[in-house]
Amino acid sequence: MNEYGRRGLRSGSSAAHQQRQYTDNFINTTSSSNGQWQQSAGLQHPQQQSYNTSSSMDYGYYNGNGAQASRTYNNSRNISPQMPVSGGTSLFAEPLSPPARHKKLGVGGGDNPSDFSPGLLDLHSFDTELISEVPVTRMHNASLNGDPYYENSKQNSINRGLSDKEKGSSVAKIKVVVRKRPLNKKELAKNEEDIITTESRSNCLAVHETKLKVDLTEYMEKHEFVFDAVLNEEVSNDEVYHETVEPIVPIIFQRTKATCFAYGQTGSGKTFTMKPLPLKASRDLLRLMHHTYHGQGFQLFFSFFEIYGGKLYDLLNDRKKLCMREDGSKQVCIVGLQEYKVSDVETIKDLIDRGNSTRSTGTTGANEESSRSHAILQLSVKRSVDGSESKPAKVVGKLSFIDLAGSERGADTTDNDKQTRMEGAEINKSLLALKECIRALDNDQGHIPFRGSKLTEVLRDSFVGNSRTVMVSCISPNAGSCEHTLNTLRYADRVKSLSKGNKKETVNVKESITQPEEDDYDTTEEFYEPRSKPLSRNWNPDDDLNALLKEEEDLVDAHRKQVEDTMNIVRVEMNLLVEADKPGNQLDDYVVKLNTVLAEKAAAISQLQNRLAHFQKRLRDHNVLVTSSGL
Ligand SMILES: Nc1ncnc2c1ncn2[C@@H]1O[C@H](COP(=O)(O)OP(=O)(O)OP(=O)(O)O)[C@@H](O)[C@H]1O
Repeated sequence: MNEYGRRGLRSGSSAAHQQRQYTDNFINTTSSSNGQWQQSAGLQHPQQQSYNTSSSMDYGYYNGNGAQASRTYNNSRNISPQMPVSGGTSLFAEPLSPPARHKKLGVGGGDNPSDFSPGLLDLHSFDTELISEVPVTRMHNASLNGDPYYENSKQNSINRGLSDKEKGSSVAKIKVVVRKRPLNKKELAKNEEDIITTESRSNCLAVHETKLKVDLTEYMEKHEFVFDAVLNEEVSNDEVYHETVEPIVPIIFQRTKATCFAYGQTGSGKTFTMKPLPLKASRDLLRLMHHTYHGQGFQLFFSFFEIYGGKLYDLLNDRKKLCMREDGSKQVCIVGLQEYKVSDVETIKDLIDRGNSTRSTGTTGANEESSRSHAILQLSVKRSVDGSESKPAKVVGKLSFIDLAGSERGADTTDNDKQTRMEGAEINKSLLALKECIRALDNDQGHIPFRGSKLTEVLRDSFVGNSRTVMVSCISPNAGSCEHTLNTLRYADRVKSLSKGNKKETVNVKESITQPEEDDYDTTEEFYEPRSKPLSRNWNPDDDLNALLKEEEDLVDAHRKQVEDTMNIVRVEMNLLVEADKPGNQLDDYVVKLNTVLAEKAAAISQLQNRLAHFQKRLRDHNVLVTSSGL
């Protein structure tokens, strides 16, 4: 059980998804007031039914009072689901439920808003497009400056003195941050070494990998990387927020869609890193709404869903299955997703807790309660054209937080059951697709392969136009995770090198190798890309297969060479033995020496055999990946 108090139960060897429960302390706010909610995001705006709730989390009982569509939920927590309910193009036309009938809404049972028939789908009714530029009067500068909390932040000092526009443009389009977690109890108990050194001021990080030469002597290989920010194990979640999301918050009011996601090996701290960010961002968004943009008609909406096995589930609506559609202008609509209008942090905290408790988790070798799904939490700032509440609100900007499922090497999942392996293949496929999209976007390619996975399809609108992306790469410090860590850093490095500014620097990574590397191939298990090969635009399984076959050939050659060497040694030594086995000679010395040499050779051969076996697993994983991707 980790500090979040997760429930990590696993039935038998099955990795069937489980529920995660958090008991973490969030920032406390005292604000809690009656709320109103209206359904407006969908095809229908059912706005005239009054709901009176008696409990704070239960959306309670309501009085469905008629054919006119207007709902007012009096909820003690300002939770306002704004639900896309389809039903033709005429807004406000259809009642959502039989009139004058009391229904109980809420979590777990009874009727809930999502039970209403989706009806016909009219994608034009979704408010997916950003609102066109509308003038807003500002009471203060549209930033968090002046706020006592924000004044303390590092970012503030950087931004101070810049206009809003300058601030917006000063926020990098893609920012890659690396966070190293401390050694955990298990690793400390095993006396595992911390192999990562960081230099936060210069944003440098080095991985010290212990390697064995063929003669079994050890040598140290040092891999150095430079990122936009390097956060070591002492860095708090507050500092992570300052470094990642805080600079983006003000520009969400300036028609920006931003995405923050954590990437890394299972158990490396993605959830630990991502979990506090939405609440901190909500607090700042609300602060701007209530102070800087007070009276301007901005509204904040909250939604939370997951992608598991390529399918979408609403985490705030009993895991209701959702479907994704694109409208004529290629805007993404998630049909049936409940959006909650929120106006206080406490409500958001409740919603986050609720969503997290229904997330799919499982057990992996490195994390007893591993996220087996991608969880996407979205905060949308909306406003009607004239800022009044009577007109439908349209999206001004959106901040998406993605807690990606743990990236496990295929090789690590071989002992798992079919479901876990298929989950792994699906996860790897989506991570690969994500990387391909970021690459293509940065190259200004006409075609962005969003359709590569459900994850990238869903995120399409967060990556195009005026978008910002922050990737937090989480790494484990222990020697046992070295290979995973290098894979994560190489992935991050590729994303980093996408950003226009960095292209001039050509290669971001400076992997200084103290011993020649015999392996020409990047050991990124998911992708198997030869290091020297130019990065392909689109993943081609045949390329991967060819790389794998080449690797196999190299391994078999190395193995054959070792065996031949050993045979030669034996032949030579046998002659020497015959010589040594003569009166007066030191036969025992020869035997000892020969045994040592042969033992070394046997170890080298066995090491190669292990690598071959490991390789075979990877080949099988490749097949799973190809099969699951339908290529
Ligand atoms: N920076 C950190 N400081 C202290 N503890 C941490 C840190 N990062 C992670 N941990 C702890 O390590 C464990 C694993 O972290 P977490 O669940 O966030 O990993 P994950 O990358 O989300 O894993 P998965 O992908 O399998 O879901 C948790 O117990 C968490 O509390």
